[in-house]
Amino acid sequence: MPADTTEVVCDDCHTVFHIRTARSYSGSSLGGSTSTLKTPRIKVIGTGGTIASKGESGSQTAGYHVDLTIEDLLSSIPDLSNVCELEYEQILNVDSKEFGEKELLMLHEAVSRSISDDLFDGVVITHGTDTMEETAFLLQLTVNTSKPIVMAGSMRPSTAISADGPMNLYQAICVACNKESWNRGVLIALNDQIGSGFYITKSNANSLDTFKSVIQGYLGNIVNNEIHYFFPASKPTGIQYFKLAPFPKVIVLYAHQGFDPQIVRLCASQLNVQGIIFATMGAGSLSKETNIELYKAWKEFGTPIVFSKRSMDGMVPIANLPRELEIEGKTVQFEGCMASGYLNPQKSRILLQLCLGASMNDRQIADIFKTLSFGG
Ligand SMILES: NC(=O)C[C@H](N)C(=O)O
Repeated sequence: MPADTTEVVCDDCHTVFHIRTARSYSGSSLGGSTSTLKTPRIKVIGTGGTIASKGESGSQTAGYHVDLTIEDLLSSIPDLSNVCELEYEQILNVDSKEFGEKELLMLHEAVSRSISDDLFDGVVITHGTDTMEETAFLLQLTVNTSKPIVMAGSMRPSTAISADGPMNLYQAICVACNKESWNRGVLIALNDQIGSGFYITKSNANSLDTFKSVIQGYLGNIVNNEIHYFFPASKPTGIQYFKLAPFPKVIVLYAHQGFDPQIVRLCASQLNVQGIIFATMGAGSLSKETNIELYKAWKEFGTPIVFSKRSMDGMVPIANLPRELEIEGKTVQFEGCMASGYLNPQKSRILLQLCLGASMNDRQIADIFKTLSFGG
């Protein structure tokens, strides 16, 4: 362990943290004349991902492995010491496909601790891009702060020709230092763009320009050390905060032609599923048989069903929910179904988990989805 690093064991989760006091990085001025805070202190939390990965050759852009620490990553960017003071902490070093409840709780604890500490003006999290939007969405709904929380990742490993990681990390730190980034919620800074972690999604499995929120748009852009926001600071419409509770089991089912409706029964009756998100066709379309099985799962097992969508863009309106169904000549009311609005299946899953974790009933869950996922 380096001499200037302290080992701290968390009283609550017994995780061992290695905290190193501010290392100096110098760099050019950021964000124009009035937009930087006076020497902001930024906490950088490392979790892994492609940004922390190495391949065998410069041309390799697949099949690489996580192999760099957050300290290695920080040493690959320009010195920022005239701009900010940095502290860093490595809480995990994994591909983001490995993120589950345990990892999210660790990260949540580290972010909450850093953000509530007056020492820090912002937090940067390095994270794999595959599930970055899920982590960003969870943090958005569970960490109530005006300070910037900025997520950084990359699409190419550190060993690739034109690796994008160092610039993305550098820009994310610049964003976290910028006073215009306050009160905007969790941000994803990647490939010169700043997006809302609440809305943005990974749109391309390979390309550097992957994070998109086509309908809601980007919040800002970064060019030559200048950070430009297109709108005044605001958080997503209807935002509210949840306490983190143990995550109930909520699954995502993906609709397609010939979908076997028995899968729904299997999930509700045998797998102890507490909620189902459906990636429906179009804006809420499922076959009649599938809707009937969903109704039965709700009626028999109390499983709430959220209708989301396969399409990256657009939304599921409430009007498309199968509120009334004909089953064996009788009309039944299906109150346990909700529309995901603009939320994609993976974000809808997190929202339903938070609602169920707060012991909400169907009506309360439907209200939360209506308030949070329809943009007002
Ligand atoms: N670009 C990336 O970071 C992908 C990687 N598989 C991850 O999510 O950890």
